[in-house]
Amino acid sequence: MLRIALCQMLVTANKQENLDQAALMLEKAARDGAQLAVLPEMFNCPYDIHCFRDYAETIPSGETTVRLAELAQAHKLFLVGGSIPELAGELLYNTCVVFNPRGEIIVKHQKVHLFDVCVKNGIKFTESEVLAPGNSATIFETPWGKFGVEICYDIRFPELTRKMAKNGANVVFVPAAFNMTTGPAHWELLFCSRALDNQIFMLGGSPARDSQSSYVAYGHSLAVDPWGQVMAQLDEKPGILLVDLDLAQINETREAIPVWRQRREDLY
Ligand SMILES: O=C(O)CCC(=O)C(=O)O
Repeated sequence: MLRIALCQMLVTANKQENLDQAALMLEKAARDGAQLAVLPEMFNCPYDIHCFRDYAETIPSGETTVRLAELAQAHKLFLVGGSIPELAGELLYNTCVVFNPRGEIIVKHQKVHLFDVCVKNGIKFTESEVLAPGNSATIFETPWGKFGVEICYDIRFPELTRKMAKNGANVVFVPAAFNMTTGPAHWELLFCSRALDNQIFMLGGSPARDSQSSYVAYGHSLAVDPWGQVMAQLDEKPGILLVDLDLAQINETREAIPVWRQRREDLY
């Protein structure tokens, strides 16, 4: 059993306030027995392409990364640190840093697929105007086995999660911030699809909804099991979703419905 906390915080325009709120949630998560905690996409910054350069920090020396390292260590948590705008030379990335309970960085994921969409009467967003894409499928080792991490729009590309699952990831964490157009339509469906396809756990952490902000997040942080079923899900308000994962369910599901070993990679 592994207890996970998905911290659905309200992200504001004030970076210090965001860091303090993350700190409070991580403290509560640890008190409630979480061994691993997840923060949302762009948790220190409004999700707005015009803000990313102003809020960007270098990794590992920037203040957000330093603070998260201290929090992971103080609370003895594995920490999937949401994402922040990362400044690397002249380029900006949407980057998730993962820490172990000693506060050491174990991996970082730079969002591979940039969110460039234009939905009529819905949402228009062009991350590629300001961000550069990452170039790796990201997995990391834990005492419970291998886990994967991808960021938000990355979940729409089934090959990325499949690659992580083939490399041994049995849980994939997705710091994310869907919106009021694609959230109701696709959020749950995408998490259930990736979980069912790969017979793994899929966990999504969103910011809470702020209807006054320029980008209104859907919320609904959730956990889906290898059977493709939603284990638990928040609504749109701030809160912490605690879930206990029984990792034995992965092999049980793969034995019961053996699609994982019946794949015909000679054909496709
Ligand atoms: O795929 C979607 O609908 C939302 C993606 C998104 O908001 C993001 O990548 O940040």
